[in-house]
Amino acid sequence: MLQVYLVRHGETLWNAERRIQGQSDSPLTDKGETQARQVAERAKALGITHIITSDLGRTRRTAEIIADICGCDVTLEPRLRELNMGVLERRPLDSLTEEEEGWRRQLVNGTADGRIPEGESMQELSDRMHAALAACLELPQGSRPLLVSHGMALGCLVSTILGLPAYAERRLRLRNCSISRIDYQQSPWLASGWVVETAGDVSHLDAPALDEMQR
Ligand SMILES: O=C(O)[C@@H](CO)OP(=O)(O)O
Repeated sequence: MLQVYLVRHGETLWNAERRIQGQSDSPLTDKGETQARQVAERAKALGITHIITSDLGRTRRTAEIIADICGCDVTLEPRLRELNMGVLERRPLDSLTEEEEGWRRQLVNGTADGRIPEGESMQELSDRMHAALAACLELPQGSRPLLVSHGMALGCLVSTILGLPAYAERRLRLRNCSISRIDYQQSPWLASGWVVETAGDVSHLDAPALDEMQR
């Protein structure tokens, strides 16, 4: 059985300011750096062997902190990037017009093919996240990889493994530096292939974020 751990990056400046990031980027806050160190201690205790990260700055920084504490190398994987949120990237959440909020809401409530203008659909996000996950099956026997990615990207992955539509990710709360675990296994009791063991665990953090943009 292959165990794969999923970690959302630490809190960023724009998470704290309620600004939309997508594939745009902002640095980790001091709190985000602390969260990364705390999840790194947990990762070390779990015996993580490989750290594979989205190539955006906030995930790379989180992955570097985890790698330092675990003593692993970091591999960059662009397919683990956050959903491309097109023309709404960099915008404060509270500044959106009714029409713009409608574009965002169609992802929240909505359809697999809906997209923010110049952005990506949830189906496209799901396809590339599953491709990145499938690559973990090529790692040597006994590997225990940890993927560092983003709220919507990881939520979409977990939702679709559960057989839910990609946009069901909005029913999952994946806070900054939460850990989820999925396993690739064959069992007489469960579906063969990927199953979800845990989602959104923050028991290693001393101060989980509560703001809405922290999910
Ligand atoms: O892009 C963003 O603003 C948020 C959306 O949930 O994602 P993350 O902070 O996880 O990168």
